[in-house]
Amino acid sequence: MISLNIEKTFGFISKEKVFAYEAEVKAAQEMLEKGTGKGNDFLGWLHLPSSITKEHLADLNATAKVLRDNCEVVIVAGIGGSYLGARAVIEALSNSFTWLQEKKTAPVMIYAGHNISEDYLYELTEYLKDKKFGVINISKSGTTTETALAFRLLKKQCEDQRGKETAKQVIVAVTDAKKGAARVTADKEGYKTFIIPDNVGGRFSVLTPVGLLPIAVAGFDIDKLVAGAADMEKACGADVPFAENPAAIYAATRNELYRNGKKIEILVNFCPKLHYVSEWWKQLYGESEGKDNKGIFPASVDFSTDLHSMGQWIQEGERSIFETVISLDKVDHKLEVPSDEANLDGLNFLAGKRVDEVNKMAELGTQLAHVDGGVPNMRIVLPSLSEYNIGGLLYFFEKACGISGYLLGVNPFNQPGVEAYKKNMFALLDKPGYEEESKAIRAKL
Ligand SMILES: O=P(O)(O)OC[C@H]1O[C@H](O)[C@H](O)[C@@H](O)[C@@H]1O
Repeated sequence: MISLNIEKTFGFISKEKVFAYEAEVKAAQEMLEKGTGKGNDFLGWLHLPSSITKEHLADLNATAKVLRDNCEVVIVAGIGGSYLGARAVIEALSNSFTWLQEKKTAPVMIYAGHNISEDYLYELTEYLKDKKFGVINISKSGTTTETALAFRLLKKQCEDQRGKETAKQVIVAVTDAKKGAARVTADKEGYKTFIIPDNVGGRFSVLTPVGLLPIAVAGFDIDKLVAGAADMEKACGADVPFAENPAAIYAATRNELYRNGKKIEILVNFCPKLHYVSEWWKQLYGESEGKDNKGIFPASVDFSTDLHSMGQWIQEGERSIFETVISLDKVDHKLEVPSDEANLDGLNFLAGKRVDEVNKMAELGTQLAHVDGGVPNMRIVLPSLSEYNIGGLLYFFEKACGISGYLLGVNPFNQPGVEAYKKNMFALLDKPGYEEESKAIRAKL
């Protein structure tokens, strides 16, 4: 299970101040438990892990098997919360070169519906031309343009290549129980469907079929993922004392840093497999807290890669940042630095050492340098990249986000600001029903 260390924030904020949040956090926890806070119709994620049944997991695993048995490639079509959670978990658990491996143990997972790039979609459809592929069409609203557009292309191609009957077996929809175009199409075509509960918002939906189905298709153990999340649900429960509750401490610390002028939180990893965990985290915190002209700006870097680009800014730029490092304790493989007689690169001092030891010293050195440079540092230790630990990490961030949003005083469960660009795009594209907006926007150009 993950653990959290906030010691390296104490040169910047005081421990007493962080612990003084206890009552505020308790109130926030209560608002979540009793459903008395803002956005209380979106609290379905709160006790989701412990309420997932064996039958539900078996149903997901059975559908995943159909896709695994019948597809070389599976396209996950979705955007935002209907995409990032699955990708975060799959990339964290997969071999870094999985799609290049000759002997495949699972379909190649590809993502679409998260951009509107013509070249991306053209190149995808080209690649798929000689592939037996299936599609998981994921959209809570069922009307998101990016996803609907990609799905329209993929559905047609799948039917043309594999025939309508087979397409019906290998296209699965994850969407609303009743509403939306994705639901209507799935019902009409007879696709297998999974429901996204009304009371679980997109960015909190990774432990619904939105995340669980693609993760199972990719060959990972969703039972263990859910078990890790369920144990974390207990560890972060409202009944757990403040000092022992990682979600409470994380929420309090980041709010105290924010109140002390640290407006940007950078999520850091030293393992490229965690890149999409950061992308998922950015949506979770960005959409939950960035409103009412408030909110920590969630940013992310992959180290040591970005130490050679963003490292300068972090070390010596404006002191408005803090870092939260996801520190991976145990790696999966062993690789030692070889010794070299000529030693032309001068690296023989590392000979015989594990690569991970070098990485760990880069991590420790970076922490000390950044703290010295005025960057408060929190550290989340992830014991290893397993389904169980990742499940726990995801739930930890969700729970802390709910608490943190209430500490900030916003509704953490809506995202009204996302509509502005959509409205303009529809007006510019002359979508029926947007006639007035079209006229108004043209007058601005
Ligand atoms: O699942 P969907 O309804 O397609 O929504 C996908 C995503 O797009 C929206 O615009 C929201 O900003 C996100 O919170 C959501 O996760």
